[in-house]
Amino acid sequence: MPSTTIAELETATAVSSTPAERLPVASLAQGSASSKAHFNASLDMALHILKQQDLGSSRSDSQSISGRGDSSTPVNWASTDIEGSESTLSQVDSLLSYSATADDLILNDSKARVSLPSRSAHSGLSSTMAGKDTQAECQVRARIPYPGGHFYLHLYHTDEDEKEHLAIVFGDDIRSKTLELAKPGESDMDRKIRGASTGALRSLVQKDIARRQLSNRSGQEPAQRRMGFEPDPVDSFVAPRVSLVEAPLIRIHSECFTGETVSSVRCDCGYQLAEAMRLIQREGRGVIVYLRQEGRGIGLLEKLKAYNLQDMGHDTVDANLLLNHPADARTYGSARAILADLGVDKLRLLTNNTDKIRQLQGHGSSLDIVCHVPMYPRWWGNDTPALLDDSPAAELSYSRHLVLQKNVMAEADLYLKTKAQRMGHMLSLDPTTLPLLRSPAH
Ligand SMILES: Nc1nc2c(ncn2[C@@H]2O[C@H](COP(=O)(O)OP(=O)(O)OP(=O)(O)O)[C@@H](O)[C@H]2O)c(=O)[nH]1
Repeated sequence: MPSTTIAELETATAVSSTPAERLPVASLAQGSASSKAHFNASLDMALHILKQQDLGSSRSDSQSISGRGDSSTPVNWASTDIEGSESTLSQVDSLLSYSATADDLILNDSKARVSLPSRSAHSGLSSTMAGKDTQAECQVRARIPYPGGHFYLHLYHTDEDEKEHLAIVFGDDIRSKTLELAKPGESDMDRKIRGASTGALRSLVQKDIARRQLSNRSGQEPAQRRMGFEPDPVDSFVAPRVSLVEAPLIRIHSECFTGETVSSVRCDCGYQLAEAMRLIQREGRGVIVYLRQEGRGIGLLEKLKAYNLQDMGHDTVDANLLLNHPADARTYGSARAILADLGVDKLRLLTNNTDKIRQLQGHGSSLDIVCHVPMYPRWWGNDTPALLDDSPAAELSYSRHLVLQKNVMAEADLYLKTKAQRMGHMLSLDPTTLPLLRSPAH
């Protein structure tokens, strides 16, 4: 299969002109270098969305925005006006609302102003918003040995649907509230079987207290005064559940049988899952919420039909629409409920998807997404050459998805192009640029 460069894939996006009422959403003055870089990247992303995806009109003095993502480059801010459709508004707004807040993005005396329309026509992007609080209950937790360590697989039922959603949890201190709740009449063995704590710590404490009481009564010094206990090796869940002080790395991932199980390179899903596991394992803690939303929520049957339409020349969005499905039918209520159950309320989100960020933050969500961490297709760059060539490191890689090469990813590049151009994904199609947003240090 011939290789296709990202530059070859790039095409101009049609821009229609729709007059729109403008609303100022941000007014910023000059501050720290990292704030500038962060805001710079966010604003650039907003402009990128307008340029790549929006069907509304856009006018901005984007040329005055220099030094994208580079904290050492002076930034000359000028008034920046953006116009766009309603869907762009919400995407840009969600980008700016979590990264361009007045507190951390005060930019000198020269102002940067972003203006957005209050109403306009919708673009083709459609996704539903979870309108109620979803409840999630963890049914079982099991340790899964994994190259380089282990993670804990949590299986959830939620009241959003009948699916078995999963959480892949790295880090022993991320604990499920609902898993630990006592069920009426259950024995220690029942609890062990579903992976809940059996109270090994509690029984050790009780034994120690009893021992001390006994020795006090007999006038002797307690044989043992220790307050801490070694965990029972059979019950590895004795560590107290702690609230997470630092924002862990989190991925909300949607099931893709083709990409993950049978290694299709028609999409980047297999790579994204493997890469998320690699990044989170490297940090030592974090969660992948694995939602059973196959085919962006339309299911495998419909996705395979969409594949046939794609082979007739339609892109992923049009194929869905031709089948009378929205471009994206996913909701994220279950993801929010699962994260709440795991005690994760502050996080860094691994994604390029602005709609996902918007939905996770919407409807009075208490989730604090402190930043997003881009998922950059490895085969687009040279950051980790050892995993991209035929070196022994590549052969030894524990996931075949981590060694994907340019020459096999041409179809996935087409898929990524559609995500960037039609679905507001934050991916630069220019092979010479880096990911548009960088994660600030934490
Ligand atoms: N309908 C449809 N779904 C697809 C197709 N290819 C992959 N998918 C599904 O798309 C979902 C993944 O969504 P993506 O849009 O790739 O990525 P994302 O999770 O929205 O965004 P990121 O967080 O940036 O990865 C999985 O459920 C896949 O099964 C396709 O051609 N058609």
